[in-house]
Amino acid sequence: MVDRPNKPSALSATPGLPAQAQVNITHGSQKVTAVLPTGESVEILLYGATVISWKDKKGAEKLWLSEATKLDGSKAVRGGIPLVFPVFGPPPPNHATSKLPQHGFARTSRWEFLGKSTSESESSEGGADLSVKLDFGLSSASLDPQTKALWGYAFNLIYSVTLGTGSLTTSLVVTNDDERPFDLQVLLHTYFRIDDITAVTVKGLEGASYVDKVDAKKEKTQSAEVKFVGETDRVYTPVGGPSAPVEIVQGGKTVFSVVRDNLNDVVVWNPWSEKAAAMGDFAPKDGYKNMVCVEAGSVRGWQTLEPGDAFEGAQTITISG
Ligand SMILES: O=P(O)(O)OC[C@H]1O[C@H](O)[C@H](O)[C@@H](O)[C@@H]1O
Repeated sequence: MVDRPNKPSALSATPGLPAQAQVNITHGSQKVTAVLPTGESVEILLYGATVISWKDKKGAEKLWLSEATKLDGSKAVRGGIPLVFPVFGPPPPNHATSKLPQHGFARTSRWEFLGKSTSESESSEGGADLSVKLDFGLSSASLDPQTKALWGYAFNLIYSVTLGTGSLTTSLVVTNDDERPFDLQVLLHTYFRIDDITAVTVKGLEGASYVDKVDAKKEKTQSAEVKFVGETDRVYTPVGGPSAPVEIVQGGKTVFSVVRDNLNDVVVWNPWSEKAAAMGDFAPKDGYKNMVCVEAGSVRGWQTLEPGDAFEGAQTITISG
């Protein structure tokens, strides 16, 4: 069932569900928050439709967010899940995206909250698990004129954030409303919160080819699990395809598992000490020890979207620890 908010600051409940099984949605002028009856919560800033918090049922934060990040719409959020569209990294010269800033405009545009829908599924313990999907929209019609001047295509984006018991799904649908085809790249730039980067490995990329952005963009092949001993910035195309999980392992135990849908690439990034020191919005400065970005996307090459066509890509993150 879809419940569209008709006034800001509405605290909405889902008709038909018992009081103890309600999902609480708070829709303010700056962000939308959802809390499941089991205690899990998610917070999305309308600026960038950036997920800035995801907590498990014990209230433990799963995403890393810089203490120095701006949340006032003056700069892309440093942490959480910024959304990269329509270009990843610095745009190439002589391309339709050339005038855009690094990572495009989705993360720096104000999105509209379109509404929520809840669904129930059978839990592993036999009871009912409730999940809530929050939809956000951004289109060329609502884009600010300065951005429109940099990339003039007619488009529509629907970004859905689904909070479940022990999982978070983020999914983007891009529709080409223009009369011309356009090229796009998409990336769900997730900053995972971890205890200690030196005790973390990323599993599921073994055998994958990757571009090493800290070694002259050389093409390499991953031989074993990824370990972190310094600045890491790599674009992988995992061999098992999107449905094979990429896992963040800490002290030998899987803490997050990421399964992708229609997103062939995975960026792995940790800025380490020097790059973290150079970023004005990165704090604390040793915070790089507590974060790793494992980013599901389609960024090696371009997806060309024909007029009227849609592209959909998603990730589901499961907490395993
Ligand atoms: O500083 P930002 O524009 O947010 O980019 C942060 C990082 O995003 C990705 O992970 C890229 O692979 C990195 O090269 C980049 O440094």
